[in-house]
Amino acid sequence: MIPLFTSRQVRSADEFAIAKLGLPGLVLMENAARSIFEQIKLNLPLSENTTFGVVSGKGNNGGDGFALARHLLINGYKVIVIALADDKELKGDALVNFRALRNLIKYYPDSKLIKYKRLNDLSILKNADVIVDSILGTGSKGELREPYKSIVEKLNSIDAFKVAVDLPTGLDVDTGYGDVVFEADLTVTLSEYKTGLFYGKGYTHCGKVVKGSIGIGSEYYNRLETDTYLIEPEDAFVNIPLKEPDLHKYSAGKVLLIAGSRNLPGAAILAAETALRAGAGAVILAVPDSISETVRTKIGSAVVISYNDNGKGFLTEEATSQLEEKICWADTIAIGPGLGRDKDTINAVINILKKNNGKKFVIDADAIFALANSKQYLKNSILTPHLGEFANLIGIAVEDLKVNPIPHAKKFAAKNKCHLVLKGAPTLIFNPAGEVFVNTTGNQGMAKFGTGDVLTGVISSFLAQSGNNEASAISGVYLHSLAADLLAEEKTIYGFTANDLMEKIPYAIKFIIDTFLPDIED
Ligand SMILES: NC(=O)C1=CN([C@@H]2O[C@H](COP(=O)(O)OP(=O)(O)OC[C@H]3O[C@@H](n4cnc5c(N)ncnc54)[C@H](O)[C@@H]3O)[C@@H](O)[C@H]2O)[C@@H](O)CC1
Ligand SMILES: Nc1ncnc2c1ncn2[C@@H]1O[C@H](COP(=O)(O)OP(=O)(O)O)[C@@H](O)[C@H]1O
Ligand SMILES: [K+]
Repeated sequence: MIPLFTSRQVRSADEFAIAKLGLPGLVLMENAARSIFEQIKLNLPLSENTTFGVVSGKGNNGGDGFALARHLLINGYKVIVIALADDKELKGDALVNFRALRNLIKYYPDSKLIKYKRLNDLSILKNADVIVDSILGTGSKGELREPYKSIVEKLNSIDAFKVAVDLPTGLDVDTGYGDVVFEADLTVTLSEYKTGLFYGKGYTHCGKVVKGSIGIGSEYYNRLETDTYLIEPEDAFVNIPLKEPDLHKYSAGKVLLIAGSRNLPGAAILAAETALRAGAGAVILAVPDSISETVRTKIGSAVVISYNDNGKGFLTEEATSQLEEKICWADTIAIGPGLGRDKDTINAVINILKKNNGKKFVIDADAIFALANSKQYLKNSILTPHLGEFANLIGIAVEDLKVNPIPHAKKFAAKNKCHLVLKGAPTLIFNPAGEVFVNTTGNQGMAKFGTGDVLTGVISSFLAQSGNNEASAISGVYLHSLAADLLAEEKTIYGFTANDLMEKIPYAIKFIIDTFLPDIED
């Protein structure tokens, strides 16, 4: 896991370097500029004709930009620097670097340093191959003010490779929110990764995120407390138990799926079939009588049982007693996909959770909807809502929630003593202790009907096998996204379906085993 830090923590590291180590800020800035240049060389195909546009603000982020421009110049690149502030407004290290650049650039007649006056000044950047945003960094507060907002909008409209210094201007680096944000292809973030680069929309604004260095190493950060982590591939299989040679089907994880209704039988089938493909030994799918024959003809290896629905085609409260025996039998009960939202179904879901409080439930889709007014039975469960479902569950508008869902989600998981998998891009996993695990794998091709049902299948399968809620949520989310990434390579992000995703789960598992646990297959 890679720890993520807040902007306050990162700024405290800068202060530590200056006050405690005695490193002048100018040295840190020089280190930053050099390492940003190194990352640009590593990540972009540069030629001697590459032209850079650098737009620098009035703080130290701007200073990084001036210093970077100097390195670009002395390495033979043409550079057009737009300074949003000049020596009347600049201070300290940024001012030193502005002056050095202004003195140096006179020797490079093809390059220019321009003091920004009006929006149209940015038109000159239309000739740039690369645009560097060194407008605002960790000193940014709140929504962008003018003229910054218009400047960022204008830069976004120019077709060039975009590099953000430290973070894309306009992004709240703690929450990942921003109204107008520089759309970077590459973000060279200084020192350590910050939470907002991965939360919310942060991740889509940043492009590829790499680290730059200010030359103080990571020792200081190792002593800082954080509750937020980026999931790495090696975390995906860490706690899923190995399959011992003498394993039999009932000790390999028993999953009961309570899912499906007349109008939505497909969700149940997908989740059940996936649970088997992710390693569970026995999967039973419980559906209403009226659809059991249809489901049986479509399903592969999962066992289908049915409950009496009096011809209604959905789960009713009356039917819950018929499920008791199988609920006792199962290691994990997944409930929700395709259940529908009839009042009777809502009562049935509440009833099942109430009666079996403490059993390991994976709660998804319509079951999440059902629990909006009955959250007292969630202890020990894993909930997998997308943002809309979570907003409904906690009774706030999606528009308000998406600005910063983190505090709401943390509070929810802690209060209800459950794991919360907040699906999206990226997907965030919250545990009852207040920690957050961020998954950035996966792709837009997953925005398609049924992919969430596949996730329910993977997580419940891992939970039945391991009994470990946190590991199952983390591994399930990661492998589900990895399967989608493998599919995107084969079929593009347009061409794969939830069914393909289900089929691909074993290959994602194989990929992780081959990479991290090669002895397991022997
Ligand atoms: N302090 C240090 O030791 C180091 C800082 N570094 C760089 O310095 C950056 C932080 O520098 P600063 O603290 O000077 O801050 P910034 O350069 O991020 O910006 C601060 C300026 O932006 C203005 N501002 C803030 N919010 C705004 C908004 N919403 N709209 C318009 N203007 C806004 C403020 O009035 C202030 O003048 C880091 O991100 C990093 O790039 C690096 O050079 C490494 C060392
Ligand atoms: N743009 C995207 N990038 C990465 N993952 C995505 C994207 N859009 C959706 N997903 C993932 O796809 C799944 C969709 O789940 P869900 O909304 O429940 O779909 P459904 O209800 O149709 O099955 C989630 O795991 C989500 O994280
Ligand atoms: K920036």
